[in-house]
Amino acid sequence: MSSNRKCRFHVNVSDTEDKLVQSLSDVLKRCSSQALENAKTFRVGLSGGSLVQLLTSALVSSGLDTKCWQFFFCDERYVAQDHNESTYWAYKTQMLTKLPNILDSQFIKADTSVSLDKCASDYAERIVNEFGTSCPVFDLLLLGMGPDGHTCSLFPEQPANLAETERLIIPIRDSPKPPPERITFTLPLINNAKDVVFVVTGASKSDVVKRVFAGMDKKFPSAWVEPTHGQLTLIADSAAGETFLGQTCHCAHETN
Ligand SMILES: O=C1O[C@H](COP(=O)(O)O)[C@@H](O)[C@H](O)[C@H]1O
Repeated sequence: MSSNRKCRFHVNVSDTEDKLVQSLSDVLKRCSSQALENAKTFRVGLSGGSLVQLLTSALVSSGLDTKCWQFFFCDERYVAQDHNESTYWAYKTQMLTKLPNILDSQFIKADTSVSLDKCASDYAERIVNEFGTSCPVFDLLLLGMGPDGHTCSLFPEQPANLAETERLIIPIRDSPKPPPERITFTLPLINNAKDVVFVVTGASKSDVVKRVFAGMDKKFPSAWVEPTHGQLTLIADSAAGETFLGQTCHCAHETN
């Protein structure tokens, strides 16, 4: 399968949830130890949705020491922090309850009590302050993908958001998937990361997995994710990743 992809690309398709969770644990182990060799903090960007439970399982089963980890949100819904649509709340109620060693203060949360625009600009400022640079480089971003090819809160119906070159975080209005108001990482921030890992499961996503990761069809926001100096990984179950079955480590790295 040829590709014009500019970054290193790995695919890992698992036929059981246990194996998928193991692949995710392996990535967490590799990225955290690389980061902590040179820095005091391992900085991870989280997505919501199905990732919450899979990441929780990976952390529980791996027993990794997370005390030097810091968690950010690649996108967040503009709702109260204890709303059941809040991604932070999903982690608080589903992950922190199973991993009591992770402190709430390790989560860098968006302030959704201010206006949507301010929420986005404040979160960007918070990230810049935490990293101490206006060009933050995340150690790892864990991304999901919807059956429509959206990732973070970058949706195919809103292509103008893919053209953002300045802001790290933008507000989203009229999101096609509820809730309608959100904030999201933009492509410059995403593609500046060292490792970007998509975790995608379920047969409803098999077609879009093929179109995004094999076809690199730019109609889908996920196909714009290509870390400039980093590595892209797809971790999928066999239902979502059927197009890559039998290629447990498909690496495509072509410079053009
Ligand atoms: O709305 C969202 O959806 C995507 C995909 O979620 P999934 O449940 O299909 O895995 C998620 O990555 C994103 O963070 C979330 O806001």
